[in-house]
Amino acid sequence: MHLPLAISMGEPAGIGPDIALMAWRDRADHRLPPFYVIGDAALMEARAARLGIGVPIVPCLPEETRDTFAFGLPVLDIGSGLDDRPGEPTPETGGVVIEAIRTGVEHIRAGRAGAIVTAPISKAVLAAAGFTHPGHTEFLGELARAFRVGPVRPVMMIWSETLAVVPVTIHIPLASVPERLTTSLIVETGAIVAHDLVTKFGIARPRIAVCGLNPHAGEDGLIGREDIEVVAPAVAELNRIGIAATGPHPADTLFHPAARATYDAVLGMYHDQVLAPVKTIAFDEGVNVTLGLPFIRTSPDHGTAYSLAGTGTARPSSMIEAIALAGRLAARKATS
Ligand SMILES: NC(=O)C1=CN([C@@H]2O[C@H](COP(=O)(O)OP(=O)(O)OC[C@H]3O[C@@H](n4cnc5c(N)ncnc54)[C@H](O)[C@@H]3O)[C@@H](O)[C@H]2O)C=CC1
Ligand SMILES: NCC(=O)COP(=O)(O)O
Repeated sequence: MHLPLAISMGEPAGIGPDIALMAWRDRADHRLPPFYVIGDAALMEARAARLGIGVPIVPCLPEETRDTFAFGLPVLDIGSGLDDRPGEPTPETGGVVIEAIRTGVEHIRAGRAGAIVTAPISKAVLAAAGFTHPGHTEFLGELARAFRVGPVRPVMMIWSETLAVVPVTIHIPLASVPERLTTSLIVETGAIVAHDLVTKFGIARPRIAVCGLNPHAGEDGLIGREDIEVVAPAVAELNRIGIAATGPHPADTLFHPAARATYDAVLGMYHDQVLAPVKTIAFDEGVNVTLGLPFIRTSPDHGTAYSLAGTGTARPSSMIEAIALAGRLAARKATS
């Protein structure tokens, strides 16, 4: 019997509560595995009432999820009765947002949850509340230390059936990218991607396409030297250690359908180089998966969408895909 999935509530003023409620409402259509929300039960109840979607909130422990899931959305209440203020974020709710993530990971470590699915947080709001990590990805890397598996390097992948992408550098200013991009960073990232595509996704010999940094992958050094001096040696090293990597490829021609048929994942040199294509091709079904962790974490590929919170117009499809993928990956992990 598989363990339930933990969903961290995310930013209370965003659409996280909405899409968690909608995912429970649509659970049978998508055959979703049992899940529970970690967050503020009063806020979840108020948001359900605001949306008028008749989702009963059932405060319970992870162990009670399986029995209650058919009748209502199980919620582990760690809140203090937050007011429901969609679209009005405040750093005052930062504590419960962070604690929900921490609790979900602790439940996995303790064998009470099978995986964590995180609803969107606001980086700026959490930073104002004193959170020192750029996002979930890095925070989860820190929380993974409790699993005592040695050094952990979390890697962000946005996955969909049609395209999977990995940014080598993530939430840093574009101006810092060239100095932060090193051959060893690209090799380390590519090796984690290859490893997890085998172990977590069951792809026997993953093919990784590596983007260049500059237009036309530098055009033989005419438009920047990084592709020759930093990226090409990384591709060579990945090949040397047995990974089927190609590149550096010009990023502008790497995402059309014929090109997509030649690889299993793209390694991009910076955030928007690869997140813009995947969110164009698969915004509604894209899933953010953190690779390199000793546990499974997925998330919708979008953010807090404040203007949609509490209106009923947020689409739950990416959250539904994130829950479904977490269930599949956790089931594979449990049987491997
Ligand atoms: N995993 C996470 O926790 C993520 C958090 N964020 C955070 O979200 C906040 C807002 O970021 P934005 O760049 O505005 O991105 P966003 O994804 O929240 O919104 C971008 C656009 O997509 C629309 N949209 C997003 N999700 C939707 C859904 N489920 N259904 C229908 N339309 C949807 C929004 O209305 C907006 O027009 C930022 O504070 C950012 O830090 C952003 C991405 C991921
Ligand atoms: N742009 C993707 C994003 O912001 C997700 O970051 P994380 O919170 O999953 O690290």
